[in-house]
Amino acid sequence: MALVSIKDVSKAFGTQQVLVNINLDIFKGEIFGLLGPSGAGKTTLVKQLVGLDLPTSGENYLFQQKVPSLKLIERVGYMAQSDALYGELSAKENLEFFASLYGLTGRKRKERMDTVMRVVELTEHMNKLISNYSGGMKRRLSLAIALLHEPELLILDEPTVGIDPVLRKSIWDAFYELKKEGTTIIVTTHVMDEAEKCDRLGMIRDGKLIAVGTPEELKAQSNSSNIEEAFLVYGGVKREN
Ligand SMILES: Nc1ncnc2c1ncn2[C@@H]1O[C@H](COP(=O)(O)OP(=O)(O)OP(=O)(O)O)[C@@H](O)[C@H]1O
Repeated sequence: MALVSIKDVSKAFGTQQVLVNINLDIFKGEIFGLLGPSGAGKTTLVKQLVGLDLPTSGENYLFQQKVPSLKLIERVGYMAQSDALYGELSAKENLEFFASLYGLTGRKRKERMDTVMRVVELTEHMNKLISNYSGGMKRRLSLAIALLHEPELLILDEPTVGIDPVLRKSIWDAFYELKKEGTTIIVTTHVMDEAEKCDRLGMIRDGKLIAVGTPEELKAQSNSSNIEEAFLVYGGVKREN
């Protein structure tokens, strides 16, 4: 049974149609990538999944429950595209704040804070003020916060933007570890090599889901040697040779 089910979802902002009849199922333990260029509608779609926005028509379901639902909040971790951190507080204080929202206290809170900071390699910067963090460090802290309450479903909007390749690899290693433990992960990306790391991909262009499959399937079916080429084929752009 699908853990995430997007049923005939469309979204318009005024006269602009941003999502067009999206149908998509995502299953437990998958790392699912939503791939598409800037403005394709990826953020609009994931915001709906976490209940921050509503479709104009159609429905979204998480764990077989219709979104939005307060009951779902604890089961989902969300990392937005722009970091929602308190600049005048330290990383530790930010973590404590978000931990308290999820009812984490005492030893468990300390243990989770230490674990997530290790995952994003920020342990040494625990007491630094966020206003002194770099852009990449803020991204990593946002990811740490999304992981704090050990959600079953992680929804990450461009999680590795501004993060260097070495750390990006270690973050992807962490995703694979979480997957092993049964966590389902949705990541949006416009980076092709990152798309290759996903179990399955949904390609989005102009608000339409133009293809869904494993990276291997998408390449084979479009007779392409890489995901970028496959994206162009599914998007209707003809190859030159
Ligand atoms: N609240 C809003 N009001 C009006 N238009 C919006 C709103 N939110 C998004 N849009 C428009 O919807 C379209 C899709 O935006 P969205 O942020 O979903 O794209 P994206 O694929 O996530 O791109 P990016 O990677 O650049 O964030 C864009 O044209 C954007 O301007």
